[in-house]
Amino acid sequence: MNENVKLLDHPLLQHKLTLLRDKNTGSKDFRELVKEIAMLMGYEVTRNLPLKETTIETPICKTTSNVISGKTLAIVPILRAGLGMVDGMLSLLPTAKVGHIGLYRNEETLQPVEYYCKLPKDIEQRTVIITEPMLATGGSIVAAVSLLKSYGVKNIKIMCLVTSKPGIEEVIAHHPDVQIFTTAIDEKLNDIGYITPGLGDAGDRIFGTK
Ligand SMILES: O=P(O)(O)OC[C@H]1O[C@H](OP(=O)(O)OP(=O)(O)O)[C@H](O)[C@@H]1O
Ligand SMILES: O=c1cc[nH]c(=O)[nH]1
Ligand SMILES: [Mg+2]
Repeated sequence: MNENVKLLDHPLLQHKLTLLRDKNTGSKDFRELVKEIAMLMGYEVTRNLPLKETTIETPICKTTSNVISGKTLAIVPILRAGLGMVDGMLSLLPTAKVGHIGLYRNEETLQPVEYYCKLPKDIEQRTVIITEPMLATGGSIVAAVSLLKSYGVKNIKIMCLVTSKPGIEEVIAHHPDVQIFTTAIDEKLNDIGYITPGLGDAGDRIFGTK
C-alpha cells in the first residue's frame, strides 16, 4: 500500500464502522456514529500538527509547555455527506476554520459537478483536512483537491470513512502528494458506482433522504 494511505484499524473504529455498514442502523444512530468515528480518526489525522511553546503557570511554578500553533488548520467538508464529520473534528479543534465545497456526483456519468465553494480567506497558509465519508470512483476527491490547489493550498489531508481500491488509485494518480486516512478499503464498486460492500449512500443515510 502507498505510504500516503493510512488505514486506521483501531478496534473502536472497526466496531463503529460495522454498525455504520449495517443497513438496520437508522439515521439518528448513523449520524452519531459518523461523528464519533470522525473524532477518533481526528486523533490520527492531527498527529503531526506543528506545536509551539508557550509559558504558563501551574499551581506550583512557571513552566513552558506546547500548544498547537495558530493559523494552521482548516476543515473542509464536501457537501453534503462530509458535513456529518465536521462536528467530530470541531470537538477536537474548536478554533479551526471551516470551508465548504459543494459537489454532487452525476448519477449517470459518475462525474463530479461543483455547485458551491466558500473557503477561509487565508486558506493557502493552512493545512486542509477534507472530510468526506465515501471515496468511490475518486472523482469527487480528485476535483476537491484540484480546486483547493487552485487556491494555492499545499498541504492536504483527506479523511474518508470508506474508500475503494480503484478510487484510491485514481486519487493517487492525480494527486500523489495528498495523505488519505480511512477506516476501510473495500475491493470494488458495483455497476452503478457504489462501494461494495460499502455502507450505501452516506448522504441519504445521514440526512434521511431516502
Ligand atoms: O468518489 P465518487 O465516485 O466521486 O463518489 C463519492 C461521492 O458521492 C457521494 O456524494 P453524492 O454525489 O451522493 O452527494 P451528497 O453527499 O450530496 O449525497 C459521496 O458523499 C461522495 O461525495
Ligand atoms: O458507495 C457510495 C458511493 C458514492 N456515494 C455514497 O454515498 N456511497
Ligand atoms: Mg449521496
